[in-house]
Amino acid sequence: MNEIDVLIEALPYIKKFHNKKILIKYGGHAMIDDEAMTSTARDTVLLKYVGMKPLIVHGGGPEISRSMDKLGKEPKFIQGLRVTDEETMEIIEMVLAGKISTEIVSELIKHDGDAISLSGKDSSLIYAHKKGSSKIEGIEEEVDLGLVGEVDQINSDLLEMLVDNNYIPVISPIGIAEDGTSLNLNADTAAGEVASSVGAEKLIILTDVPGVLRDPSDPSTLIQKIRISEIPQLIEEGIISGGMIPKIETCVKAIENGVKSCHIIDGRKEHAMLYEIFTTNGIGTMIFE
Ligand SMILES: Nc1ncnc2c1ncn2[C@@H]1O[C@H](COP(=O)(O)OP(=O)(O)O)[C@@H](O)[C@H]1O
Ligand SMILES: CC(=O)N[C@@H](CCC(=O)OP(=O)(O)O)C(=O)O
Repeated sequence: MNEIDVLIEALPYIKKFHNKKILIKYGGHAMIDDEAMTSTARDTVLLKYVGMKPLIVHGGGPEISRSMDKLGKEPKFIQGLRVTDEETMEIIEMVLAGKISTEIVSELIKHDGDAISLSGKDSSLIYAHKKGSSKIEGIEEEVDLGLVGEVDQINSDLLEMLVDNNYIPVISPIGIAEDGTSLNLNADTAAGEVASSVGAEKLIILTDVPGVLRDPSDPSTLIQKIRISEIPQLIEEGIISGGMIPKIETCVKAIENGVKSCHIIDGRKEHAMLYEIFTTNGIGTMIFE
């Protein structure tokens, strides 16, 4: 295909998504190096300049764990959520809001994308409450994860104001409790909640696998399209498991709340987001109603 054919193939998608909000979740495992970060940031700016309204929620799990290691604290996860004491929460705020978010903003600005970083605490963007203790299989007493939060409400007016004024919001998954305490949020969950609250057309989750695979050890078994009605069976059969479950659950909830489609794609692959949005077959897994 020559350069002009590429543009022509993209035209229906450029028209369809004109002025639509696209929520992109930058996953910690997808941002493996500076090159991946630069490339993803440039592609995000491209979306903006062809008429879409991108918003970003970022993760950073691996970097939080590295910082904890350096400070002699052992990272611990229960059912995919980090056990978060006060000291860990301080590290999380430093890494997510202090470092990763500002790095993403720098990359976006380098490509002339007017970006602004916000944690869920800024202007009470993400109200949350502390997750209650819960029963975990194989453990006798109920487990308290500490300062881990569940989202109650998103201040979508602030985000609307920013995107209407051509900013790209870059949001760290930190919630604020009613008493002002910071709470650690799972970044996929936060991304889904933000996508629903702003009425995003799409939620794109960048991760480190090609998408949902029939056999997670074989990249050639990619499932390109999944209806949400097919998901319970895929989970029951054990095809979707582990870290993919919270992503899929986030997608189902977002779609039930009005997001038109969710996409799980490999953020390490150059221009994955552009292939997914602008080509007929896409590159990862699309989840839809
Ligand atoms: N059917 C599946 N297809 C792809 N990955 C799967 C599947 N089932 C489980 N997984 C696991 O989910 C992981 C992705 O989740 P996770 O590691 O939490 O990503 P991230 O750090 O980007 O949030 C994959 O690395 C893989 O091990
Ligand atoms: C509660 C909880 O587990 N929060 C996550 C927040 C970061 C995150 O989710 O980052 P990824 O998307 O890169 O995994 C954590 O502490 O690791």
